[in-house]
Formats: sequence, C-alpha cells, structure tokens
Amino acid sequence: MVEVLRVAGLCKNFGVIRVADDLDFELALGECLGVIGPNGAGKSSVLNLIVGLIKPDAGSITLDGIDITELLPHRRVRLGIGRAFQIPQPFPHLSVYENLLVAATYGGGLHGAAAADWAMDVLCRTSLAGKADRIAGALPLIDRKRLEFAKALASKPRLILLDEIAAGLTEPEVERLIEVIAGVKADHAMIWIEHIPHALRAVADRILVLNFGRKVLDGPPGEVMESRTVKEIYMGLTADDVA
Ligand SMILES: Nc1ncnc2c1ncn2[C@@H]1O[C@H](COP(=O)(O)OP(=O)(O)OP(=O)(O)O)[C@@H](O)[C@H]1O
Repeated sequence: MVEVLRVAGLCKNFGVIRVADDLDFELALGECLGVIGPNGAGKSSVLNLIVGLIKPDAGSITLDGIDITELLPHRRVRLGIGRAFQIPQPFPHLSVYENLLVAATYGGGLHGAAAADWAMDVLCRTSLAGKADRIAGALPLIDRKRLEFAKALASKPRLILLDEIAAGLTEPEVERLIEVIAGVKADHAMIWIEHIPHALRAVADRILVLNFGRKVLDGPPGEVMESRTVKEIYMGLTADDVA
C-alpha cells in the first residue's frame, strides 16, 4: 500500500462552528474515500483545509510523506492535489482542449508538446475527445461536469478531490460520470463528497461519515450506508425510526 494522504489531529472552528474535530484519516494510491454527512457537517471545509484555502487551528496534513500543512494552495497543486467543484469552473470562453492545456501547464507543470499530449490523453480518458473544440461555456451540464473532472486530472494530481460533482445530473448522466471517475481511480487517491449513495457505492472503497466536524464512522461502503449511526444522523431519523 502506497500512502498518499495522511490527516492527523486536524481541528478547525469558525467561531462556535466546528468543521474539523480532531480528524484522523489516511488514503492510499488507488483508493477512493467517500465522504458523507448532514449539511454543514464540515465536508467541504475538510477539502478546503486539504487544498490550503483555510488554515487549521491544529493538526497536520501530509501528502506523499511531505508535510503540506503550512504550504500555500498553489504549492499544494504543484505537489499533486487536483480539485473538481460542484459548480463547474471552466474558462468559459476557451475550448475544452484549451481548458485542459491550461490545467496541464499551470497545474501539471508541463510545457509544449508534453502539455499538449497530456491534454489530448485526458480528453480521451474523460470521453471528451469528440468535443475538444467546443467552447466550454456552451457545453451541456454533463460535459461541463466531465470537463471539471478532466481539468483536475490534467493537473497531474496524486490526490483528486471531488465535491458533489454528480449533483444536478440525471440518473443516466450519473452513470456515465461514474464510468469516467472509476476509469482513472487506479492511478490516484481520491476523496469524493457526494449525496448520491449508489455513486459512492460504485466507486468508493471506504466511506467516512462526518458530523459536526467529527469522524463518526470510516469503513466499507455497504456497512457504513446500512449502519444505524448513518440512519440516525445522516438521514435525519431518530433512534425510534430505525429501531
Ligand atoms: N469560511 C467560513 N467562515 C465561516 N463559516 C464557514 C466558513 N466555511 C464554512 N463555514 C460554516 O461551516 C459549516 C460547515 O460548512 P461546510 O460547507 O464545510 O459543510 P458541508 O458538510 O460541506 O455542508 P453541505 O453538505 O451543505 O455542502 C457551515 O455552517 C458553514 O456555514
């Protein structure tokens, strides 16, 4: 097992709101960690802590054995963290290919032919090859989501962070996105926040459940999804409902 990410004793409060409460978890190459939890549990904040958009109050984050806790976000990208957002954020006036070229160059640190080749490779891996020349801002939602994932991939990450990337898609579109994500999983470590249980079941090896910034479960998807704890806190049911 090759460890890519280690989060240890991570704490973060926004005033009285606790978004990370002594969080510990690790992630290996080829592994996908699904993250679930109620609204406001701290899921996106944990990603923000990992990418360096917010600073922890305590704890450490290690990527490939390097302590990145104090590093600025752009340094973390260069070390291999790629992120895809719920609301796609392409350069809307550039083509799909140009968007990937920018990510390969500025995120992946590639230049010239190497950047161009890698951008083409990513187009194929994400089923966007037929749309390379399309203007990003004019794409339908499923392709903007694919492009969001492709941009993260083009930055040559070791760790890919996905924040509700399947939100807003139809069921067949979710299936197509799952195929794309599952197709590149073996070469990366991934954290995927998603509210669509079957998407996580299809790809995640483990699921971490957050509540008020605290890890309440971390285990195999089936076991976690069926657990009483999840039914109580994530589905908003009471102990009587699940009895
Ligand atoms: N920069 C910030 N300053 C102050 N409060 C913040 C900040 N970022 C997040 N919060 C608060 O922290 C809490 C956790 O937010 P976060 O977005 O991490 O939750 P989440 O689990 O991702 O929720 P959701 O499922 O709704 O996206 C929320 O109450 C949010 O308002």
